[in-house]
Amino acid sequence: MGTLVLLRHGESVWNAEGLFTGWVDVDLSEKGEQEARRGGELLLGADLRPDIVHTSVLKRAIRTANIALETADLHWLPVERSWRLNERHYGALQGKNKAQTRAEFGDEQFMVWRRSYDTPPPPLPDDDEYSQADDRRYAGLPPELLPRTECLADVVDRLLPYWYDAIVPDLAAGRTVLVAAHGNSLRALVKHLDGIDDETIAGLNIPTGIPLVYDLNDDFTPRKTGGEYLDPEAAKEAIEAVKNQGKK
Ligand SMILES: O=C(O)[C@@H](CO)OP(=O)(O)O
Repeated sequence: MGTLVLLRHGESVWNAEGLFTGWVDVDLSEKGEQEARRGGELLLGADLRPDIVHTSVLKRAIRTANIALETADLHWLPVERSWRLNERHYGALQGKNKAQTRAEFGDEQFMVWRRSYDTPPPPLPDDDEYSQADDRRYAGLPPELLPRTECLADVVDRLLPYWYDAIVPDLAAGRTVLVAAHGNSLRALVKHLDGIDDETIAGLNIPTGIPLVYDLNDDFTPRKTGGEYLDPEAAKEAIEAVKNQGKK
């Protein structure tokens, strides 16, 4: 029931520099803005008009949604935002260079931190320059919910309440729902939708700025496993690039 459109934000400044980002509120690069416009064009070209938008509270996702919707002449859509759609908190890796981290700790540890399902990186101290402990946007959260690091399993746990309580009701009303979020929060959602197991999810990567469309059955399972990218060729290439991040 309903159609779900997943959109990872366009390239951010730190994506371009090869840095772990997580909850750090980094803006889009110029290329990222272009990708967001292209995302809007792809929606238009496919005649896909979302009725409502859900975003994280990070500006790279918010701006991607704004730019895509502006391109599709849909500025006026209602929007809901939640920290539950945020990128995975990358703990002590936030702000670190991916290639340097790989060289320092080795391929195996790098991949465990980056893609294992249940091993988080070490926590980020509250006095670190890239900590969100004092960020006003999370001031209303019960302190125990504010992460200092997360693995993908933690993201699934904090994302699913939002899926069931905020997104599913929109889908149940027959709406086309756009979710603008992040590589790892969308991996968590896709894992849930497609029933991907804890090992296989390590190999799944989401490209920036290319809408991924799921038509859903009445029980909110996908009609087609994996959904459909609106530009499958570009998605293939971009997925490879995400996979290879951290290689020199
Ligand atoms: O740095 C991050 O926050 C994420 C997404 O950009 O990176 P990765 O793909 O390495 O999990």
